[in-house]
Order: sequence, then C-alpha cells, then structure tokens
Amino acid sequence: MTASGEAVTPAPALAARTRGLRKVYRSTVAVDQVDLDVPEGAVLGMLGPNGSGKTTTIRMLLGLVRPTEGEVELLGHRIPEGAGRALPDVGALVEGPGFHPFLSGRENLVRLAAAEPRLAVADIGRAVGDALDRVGLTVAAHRRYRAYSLGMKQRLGLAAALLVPRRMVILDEPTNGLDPAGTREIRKIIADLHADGVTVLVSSHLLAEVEATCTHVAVLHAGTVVAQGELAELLESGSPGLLVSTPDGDRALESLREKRIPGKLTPDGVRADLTAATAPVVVETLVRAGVAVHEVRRERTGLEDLFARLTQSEDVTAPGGLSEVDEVTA
Ligand SMILES: Nc1ncnc2c1ncn2[C@@H]1O[C@H](COP(=O)(O)OP(=O)(O)OP(=O)(O)O)[C@@H](O)[C@H]1O
Repeated sequence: MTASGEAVTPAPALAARTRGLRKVYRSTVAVDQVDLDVPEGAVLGMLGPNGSGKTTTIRMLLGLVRPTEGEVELLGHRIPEGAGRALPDVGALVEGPGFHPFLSGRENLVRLAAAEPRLAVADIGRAVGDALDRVGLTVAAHRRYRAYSLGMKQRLGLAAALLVPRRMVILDEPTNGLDPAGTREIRKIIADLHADGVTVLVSSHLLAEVEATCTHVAVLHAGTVVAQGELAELLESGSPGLLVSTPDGDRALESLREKRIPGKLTPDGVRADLTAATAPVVVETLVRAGVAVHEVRRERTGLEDLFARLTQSEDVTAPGGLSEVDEVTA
C-alpha cells in the first residue's frame, strides 16, 4: 500500500533478467542494450527475424557466450560467475548440443544424465526412459544419433533438457525441423511445463505458435528488444479501437459523433476509435446517452501485424546497422 492507501502491485519475480546486454563480433553488433525480463512462471516467446540476436541472447543467458558488456541473471545468480549454481535447475535446447554421433539416442542421454548433479545413479535409467517417452523418441532410441533426422535430433535435445525436473527451460527454435505432429507435441510439452509452474523461454519464428503457447513476448530486431511484456497487453496496445457490444448501435454511434469520437457500426454494436478519446470517456459518453452497454473490450491486433510493424526494417544484416532500430522505436 502507498501512503495514500492505494494498493501497489508488486513487481513480478524474475527467473531471468539482462541489463544493458551487448555482444559484438568483430564489426557485427549481434546484441545491443538488451534489457530482458523473464517473469517467473511465464512462457516467454522470443521473436525476431533471422539474425536479430535471439540465439546470441540465449547463449549469453546460459553462460555459453561471454557478453561484451552488460549483466545477466539467471534464477537469481549472476552469469557466468554463478552458472554452476543456476544451470542444474535450467533445461536447455540450444543449437549443437554436442551429442555423440556414433552413440544411440538412449546412450547419449545416459551420458548426459550421468552428468546431472541432481540425478542419483540408480534413477538414470528411469529418467532417460521417461524423457524419451515424453518427446516421442522411444522407438528410435536405439538408433545412432548420426542417422537421426533433424526433427529427431531436436527431440533428443528436448529430452536432454527434460531429464530432471527444472525451474526453467530454455528452448532455441524447438520446432525447427519438426513435422506438424512434432510441433503439436512441443506445444503440449510447453503447456505441461507451464502448468507445473516451470518458467519457459522459447525462441521461435512461428508467430502462430507463440500466440498459441506464450503468456509473454519479447520482440527482437537488429539486436535490440523493440517490445516486451504480456502478450495480451501488447496485442491490445497495438490497436486504437474499443469494441462495445450493445443492441443500441445507432444511438451509440450518434452519441459518439456528438462528442467527435470517430466510430462505426459492428455486427454486435460499435467500434470507437481511441485516437480521439480514452476508453473511460467512450464508456461514459455511451452510458450518459442511455445506451445499454453489454460488454466493452479493446480490439486486438494479430501478433503477425504487431510483429510486422515492429520489425518492418529490412536491413537486419548490416553490421552495427542499429540506426534502423532507432527509426522503428522512435
Ligand atoms: N560466432 C559469431 N561470429 C560472428 N558473428 C556472429 C556469431 N554469432 C552470431 N553472429 C551474428 O550476430 C547476429 C545475430 O545472430 P543470432 O544467431 O543471435 O540471431 P538469431 O536471431 O538467433 O537468428 P536466426 O533466427 O537466424 O537463428 C547475426 O548478424 C549473426 O551473423
């Protein structure tokens, strides 16, 4: 509570956090000034065009790449210094997970399971069996890794991330190479992790996937975060319209026009344009005019439209081409 007695919403605890994160490879600024917040328990979708810095950010979160500048915190530990304490609680699927090509999928997982500090030797067989089952790889578990398809390799990487219960799971393009059934399975695995309270950070190109599975989004463009927050809020903020359900559409439209608020009829009422008035002013105008207001909600932009608007600059490959981003965010 504040001194005036107002309730204050506490800031959410963060499972991962970066501040001023920057990575420069020779003349290429891969990541610049990234302040990323991953709230505990969220499923955060990291979206961005090719080369926008998603993988580099994820690798810095996991301590696999050292930042040029900036801070990283993972489950309350500074990275890379506290990696040994944070990483046992983090399952990760990142490019090139280092599987042995001549060992089978199961043998590879047994090797990785043996290195898990939280897994007793007696439990390794069961944990490996469960993880293979969870990603639908049990039948192919005896085949050598080098004979696996891209989708099977992705599944094995996911199985390695899920070998033991985690507080956080980080997945870099988990649906890469998967068929539609595999993509649906990933969606189910993410939903199950979310239901168990696990924080999930997932990078993806598939906007429909992110819209269906994520509670939060961070949009990267040319190395910087151009938008982040709760998915529903971002979609609502992207639209200047208020949708009002009412049987008195004509009267509603007339009362809006009297107040110079642009509007139009919709199948179940009116849409008021919020560029000229706030939502409370629209509602007050309608109620004062005696319009029966059944429901009011903000219009949502599709994630595809929002993404296109935020990442409209084409020149994402130019080294250090960050002036493009200034134009987008200005
Ligand atoms: N090891 C490296 N050496 C040099 N440049 C690199 C290296 N890793 C990444 N980059 C560059 O940094 C930029 C960001 O790359 P990154 O892989 O993080 O993007 P991404 O958003 O994950 O892309 P994609 O969606 O294509 O996987 C790109 O311009 C890339 O070429």
